[in-house]
Amino acid sequence: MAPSEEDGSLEEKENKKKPLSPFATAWLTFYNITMTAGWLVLAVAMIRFSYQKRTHKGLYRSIQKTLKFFQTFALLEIIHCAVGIVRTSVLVTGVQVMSRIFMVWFVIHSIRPIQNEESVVLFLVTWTVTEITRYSFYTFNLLNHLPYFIKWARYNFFIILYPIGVVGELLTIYGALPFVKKSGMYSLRLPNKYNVSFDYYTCLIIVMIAYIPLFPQLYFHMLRQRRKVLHGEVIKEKED
Ligand SMILES: CCCCCCCCCCCCC[C@@H](O)CC(=O)SCCNC(=O)CCNC(=O)[C@H](O)C(C)(C)COP(=O)(O)OP(=O)(O)OC[C@H]1O[C@@H](n2cnc3c(N)ncnc32)[C@H](O)[C@@H]1OP(=O)(O)O
Repeated sequence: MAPSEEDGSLEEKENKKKPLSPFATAWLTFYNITMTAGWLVLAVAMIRFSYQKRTHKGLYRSIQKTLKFFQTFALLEIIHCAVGIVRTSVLVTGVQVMSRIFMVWFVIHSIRPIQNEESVVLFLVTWTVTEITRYSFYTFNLLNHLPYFIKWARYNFFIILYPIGVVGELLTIYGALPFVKKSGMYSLRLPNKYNVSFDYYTCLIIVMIAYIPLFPQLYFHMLRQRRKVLHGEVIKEKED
């Protein structure tokens, strides 16, 4: 709904951002520094592994604990939005974070034969570059010392990295399908005492199809953020 005159113009609203409480600022600063450090550790580990082993095989296994820890920790971002300490849509953040949690725990962790696929490296590298940029952007922004190149990187890298990451994720799920079909993992066949059936193979296909409507929403959200932050356009986001 467009704001009425009483509500004030959008521009006024933008300028009147509610300041964060000292506790929220301290928590977010701690959270963002921790996440930047975590993804930097992952980046260094990946570079070291590639340099020493000269292959991508075994890369995932060597970094899996750190990856699982920091990607799972990102669940807090949904809570940050829900309690209102960050001004982002719960829905947009929820889709982004949950799709990553799904990839980490229900795809790469669970389906071992795909852990050495090249497509895994594709999304691991794009996630890592993105998250180092994103969390350092939030940190410097909170400290009111944001270097322009970090802001530029935050709102330009995604243009290329987002589609590449999605291709990596989709190729990995696609590569997992034959193993899931053969093993029947996480599936429940009738008859059973609960009288319900579940087919993980079909579930993975549905997840892949879900990228078609959901990914463009995230991508266009980022394009709007880019216009707002880099070009100063005032854009009204839909409410959740
Ligand atoms: C359970 C099964 C689910 C199955 C679903 C299947 C379909 C899924 C399709 C989804 C595909 C996702 C693929 C993806 O995983 C692939 C990749 O990531 S590849 C690598 C490239 N990726 C990216 O570039 C990711 C971009 N995404 C994001 O940045 C965020 O996740 C997103 C939520 C999409 C956008 O972020 P946000 O809305 O927060 O935008 P801003 O950064 O501009 O921030 C807005 C304002 O909030 C403040 N903010 C946000 N977080 C913080 C924080 N941690 N600390 C401090 N402040 C924060 C920020 O400063 C802004 O404030 P203001 O407007 O006041 O300046």
